[in-house]
Amino acid sequence: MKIEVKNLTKYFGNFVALKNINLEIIPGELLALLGPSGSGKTTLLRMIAGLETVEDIDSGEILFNQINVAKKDIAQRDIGFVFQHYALFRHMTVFENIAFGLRVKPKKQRLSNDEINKKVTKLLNLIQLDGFANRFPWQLSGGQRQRVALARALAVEPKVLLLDEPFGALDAKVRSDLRRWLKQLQEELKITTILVTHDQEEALEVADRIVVISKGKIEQVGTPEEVFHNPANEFVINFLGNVNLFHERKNDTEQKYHIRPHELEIVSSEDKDIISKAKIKYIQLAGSQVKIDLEDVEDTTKTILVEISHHEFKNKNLNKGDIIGIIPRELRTFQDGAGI
Ligand SMILES: Nc1ncnc2c1ncn2[C@@H]1O[C@H](COP(=O)(O)OP(=O)(O)OP(=O)(O)O)[C@@H](O)[C@H]1O
Repeated sequence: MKIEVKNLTKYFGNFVALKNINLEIIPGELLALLGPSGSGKTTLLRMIAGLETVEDIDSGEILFNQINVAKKDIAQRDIGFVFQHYALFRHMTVFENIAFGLRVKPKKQRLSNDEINKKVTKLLNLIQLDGFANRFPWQLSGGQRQRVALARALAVEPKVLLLDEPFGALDAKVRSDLRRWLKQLQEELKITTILVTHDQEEALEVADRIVVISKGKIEQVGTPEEVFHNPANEFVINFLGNVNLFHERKNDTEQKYHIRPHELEIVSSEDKDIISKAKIKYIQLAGSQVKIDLEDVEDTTKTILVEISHHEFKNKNLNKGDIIGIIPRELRTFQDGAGI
C-alpha cells in the first residue's frame, strides 16, 4: 500500500498541530515518525488512521494507493494498530484476543473455525508464544502482551500497520529485544509500517527511513544514516544525539560548529592544531565507549563531551584532572538552517 500525505495542515482550535506536511510512504517500508513530545507525531499517525479527520478548517489530502481517504472513516482503511496502552481484552485468553478481529468479521467474509484455529496458531508461532494460547493477559509479561497486541493487529491482514510507541512502557532490555524482533518480523512480512517514537535510538535501529518532526513541521526525511550523519539543520543534529557546539570568528563573522562526542580526538594540550584546551572532569567507563566530560579551560562553564574506545583510553593513560587538547575529526556547520 502506498500512502501519500499532501499539504496536510491540522488545527485544534487556533493551534496548528501539523503545518503543511508532505510525505510519501513507500510500500513495504518501516517508517519512523520521530520527534519530541508535542511535535505532532501522534496527530499525523491518527490522521493517517482516520482517528482524526480533515475538518473544514484543515487542508490537504491523505491518499491510499492514489485514492483520497481524508473523508473515509477508520473501518474503511484496512489498518492494524498497536498502541502503548492498547489493552488486551482481560477476560479473553491470548488465543481469543488474537482471534477477535477474525470472529467479528461479517459472516460472508468470516473464516471457518478451523481456518481461524490455523491462523491463530501460526501467529502464536510468529510472535514466539506457542504454548501461551490459553493464558490470560494478566498472566503475561509486558513484552509478551505487546507481542499479543501485534499478533491481534496482524490477524486481519491489514494493509498498513500503525504503531504508536508500542514498547514505550517496557524496560530498556525488553524494549531493545522487542525492537529487533519487530524489525525482523516486518522485513519478513513486508507490511507497510509507521512507527511513532520519541526515542532516537529506537528510530535509528529499526526504521528504513525516519521523518524528524518538530512543532508540527517536518525537519528532515531520510535513512537513519542520512539523518544521523547528514542532519539537515541544528534541530536534527541536536535531537539525534549529544553534540558539542563551538564558535570561531572568521573574517569578522561568527561561525558555529557542531561536533559529536565521537568526532573529537584527545591530544596533548601542546598540539598546535587544537581547537580547545580542557580539563578532564569526569570519566564514565561503563558502556561500550568511554564517555569523558571536559571543562573548557578558557570558559569553565562550558562542558565538552567526548567518546573514545576503551582501547584508545588505555593507550592515552588519561586521568581525572589532566589538561588535554581536542581536535575535531569532522566539522559540521549550518547556515540559515541548511546543512552544508
Ligand atoms: N484533540 C486535541 N485537542 C487539542 N489539542 C490537541 C489534541 N490532540 C493533540 N493536541 C495538541 O497537538 C500537539 C501535538 O500533539 P501530538 O499528540 O500529536 O504530539 P506527539 O508528538 O505525539 O507527542 P507525544 O510524544 O507527547 O505523544 C500537542 O501540542 C497537543 O497538545
